Amino acid sequence: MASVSLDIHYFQYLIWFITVVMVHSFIKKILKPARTTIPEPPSPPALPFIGHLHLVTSVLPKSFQDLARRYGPLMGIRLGASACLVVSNADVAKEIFRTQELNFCSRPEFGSSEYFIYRGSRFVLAQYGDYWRFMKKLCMTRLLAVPQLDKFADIRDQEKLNLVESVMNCCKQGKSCDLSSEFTTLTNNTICRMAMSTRCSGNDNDADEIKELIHTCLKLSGKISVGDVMGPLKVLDFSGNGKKLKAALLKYDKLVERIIKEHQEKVSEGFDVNQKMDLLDILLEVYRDPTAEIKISMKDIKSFLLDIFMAGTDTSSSAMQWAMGELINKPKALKKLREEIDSVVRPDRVVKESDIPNLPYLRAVIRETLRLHPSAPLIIRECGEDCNVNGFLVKSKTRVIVNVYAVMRDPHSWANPNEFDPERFLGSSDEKIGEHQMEFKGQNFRFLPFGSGRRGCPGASLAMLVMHAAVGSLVQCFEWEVKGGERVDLSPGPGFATEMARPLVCHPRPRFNQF
Ligand code: HEM
Repeated sequence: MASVSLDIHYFQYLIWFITVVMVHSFIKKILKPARTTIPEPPSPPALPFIGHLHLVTSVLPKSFQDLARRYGPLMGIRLGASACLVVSNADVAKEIFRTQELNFCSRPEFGSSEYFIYRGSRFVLAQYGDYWRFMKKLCMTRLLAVPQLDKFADIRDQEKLNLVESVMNCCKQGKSCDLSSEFTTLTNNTICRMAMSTRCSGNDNDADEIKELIHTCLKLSGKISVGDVMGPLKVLDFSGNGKKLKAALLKYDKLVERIIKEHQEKVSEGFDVNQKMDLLDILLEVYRDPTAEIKISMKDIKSFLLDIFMAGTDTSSSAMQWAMGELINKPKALKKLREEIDSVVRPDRVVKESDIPNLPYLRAVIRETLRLHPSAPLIIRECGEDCNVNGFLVKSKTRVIVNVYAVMRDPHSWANPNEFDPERFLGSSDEKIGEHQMEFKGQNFRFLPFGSGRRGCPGASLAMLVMHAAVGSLVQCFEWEVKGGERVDLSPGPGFATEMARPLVCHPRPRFNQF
């Protein structure tokens, strides 16, 4: 008898429990209609396992641009195991970079991060938080701020003259000139000297060794990022690239460790206050500062320097190659630029950074180059919390790629978008971007070569100084053509960056000889 009444009680309790659960989930559904009614962004039909891999070619920004024409400015793409949303016009870019900026201020971990011996210290890939904020403030107020850049104007001038001299030597020896290699040497030497005065080491080969190591790291990181499509299987490192990357990083670590030691010894011997502080001196000062908001470690310093090399060398050198390639193919633009330079700069000296404000056509050429050939065409961010972008649901932790290559070739924003036409940036044009630095730092969402907002590129001013002076000098000092007067092959190469598919090998002839 007792057991029957227990069963009845148990049964009543069960019904009561199920009713409560159902009512609760019903109320929850009613109270949260918005969350489930927002659609997810459109996406091309996917195949099992490979997702949309069959729809893309090796030139990713171009493939994404083609797909966006059919699936819209915010679309979902899955390459194997790697899923993301791709943004392809100025309006949606503005949502990500300005309207909902704080929700898209972090970057996801991707590609090669597990092989990075400085994992956890990487500034470029840091989550939006105290460490990133502290380092970014340091970049903007000291390391890459205008007064610090001004202190190194002489070094940049010397390195630019070394470039002109090296091209002149090619002419004298009747050799062809590989501009991709010349520009890489220029940017590496410039950044090496500004970052850690290789002169301090007393060893002239340091800059060369760093150049090689950075080249290896960039190449391997690119290959490993493509391996993201393998998902968790990528840890098996079938290609062995992970191991090679780690080895290159360990070599870099050893080299920088020595340079840091030399900088520290310089301080203990009494730092001459009249001597210029390089970036490493400033970082070590912050490291020693007991009152600093954040205590940075040696690992943070090494990692930051690596980030500066990786983010700042190939980007600028690739843009300069594109500029020269476009100019060689457009003799009218080349002639106009040379005439402008000849009218402003006397032939007994080479273009200097201080000439840039007087050379509007040179500025237009560099802007037009960055519009057509952005060195970082796919900007990666991560969504913080679920949100609504352009009427679509974007879930927390989603990787968002802003395809600035597509944004800056969008026919709704630009007339003849695929044409190299520097005139569009001159005074009377409707398409002109304002002269204020903020414009090229991404306050105009049609023109985003350096990204935008808090997370935008902190090296933009430095890159612009180096690129204007170098391209201006080469146009001033030499006649340019490629073998047999052919056109330069302007096809983009594979991968995430849009470098030239083939190195730019030219046959320059001197216009006059300063050397
Ligand atoms: C033509 C040359 C360059 C281009 C086109 C370029 C472009 C970019 C872009 C698009 C981003 C991502 C911005 C975003 O997420 O909104 C970026 C980030 C960055 N760039 Fe550059 N960059 C160039 C040169 C440089 C130079 C010379 C340096 C330093 C010496 C540098 C250092 C960095 C760093 C540290 C970041 C990461 C910023 C962060 O995550 O907060 N870049 N760059």
